[in-house]
Amino acid sequence: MSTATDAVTLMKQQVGKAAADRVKSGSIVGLGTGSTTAYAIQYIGERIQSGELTDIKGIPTSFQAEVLAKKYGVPLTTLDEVDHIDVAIDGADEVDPNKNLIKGGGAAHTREKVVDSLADQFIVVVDSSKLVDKLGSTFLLPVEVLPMAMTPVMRAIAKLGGKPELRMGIKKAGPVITDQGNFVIDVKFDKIDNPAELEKTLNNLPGVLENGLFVNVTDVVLIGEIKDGQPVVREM
Ligand SMILES: O=C(CO)[C@H](O)[C@H](O)COP(=O)(O)O
Repeated sequence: MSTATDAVTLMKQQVGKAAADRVKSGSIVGLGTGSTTAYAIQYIGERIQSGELTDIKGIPTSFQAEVLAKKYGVPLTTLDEVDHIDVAIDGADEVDPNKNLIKGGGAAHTREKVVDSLADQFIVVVDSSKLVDKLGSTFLLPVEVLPMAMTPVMRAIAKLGGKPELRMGIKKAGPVITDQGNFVIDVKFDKIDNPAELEKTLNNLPGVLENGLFVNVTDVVLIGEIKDGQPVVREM
């Protein structure tokens, strides 16, 4: 293994594969967003193409997931067509010891929360760098907001003790636009003591669509690590 980047890629691949291996034929599968879940979607597609996995229907959490599912041959459906989701696989930006999460690094947390919360089993796939003692330690908390409500929402967040900043595009002038056509405000909180309460408080601000706190939603966390130079996966 030559660089740290290679190690992270290997961990993501291994953990994505481990999650894809848990999918059973006949399942309706929530397809998450991000670079780690991308490997899970790829491996689910490979298992379908090899004939090992049959009768799979995927529900994408973003335009990215939809594009990847089509690329790797994972058939898609919508929430209008199904009455349940068997399993959802998704990444995270932070995971605390209670399996609560910060998500939304890819600005997809609103649709991710809909799909991941509906799943009978929600599997989170991360590399070990995502584990924290307390949410808010390393990552800003994403809040999706209607563009016309941006300023009052930022003021209200500042009154709650957060430091809000509008997420700007990379290789795109101006703000990031979500798949729903909204903005994302990233908020620095000095450690989040009560994620359940903060999740509700933020979602109660008029103009907020959804925030990236996922509380009591996760069933299993698969963690990719490097041990003795080799990528391994452990379960939390
Ligand atoms: O929440 C997300 C997208 O909104 C992603 O799942 C999260 O950002 C993790 O992404 P990655 O696997 O690329 O680190």
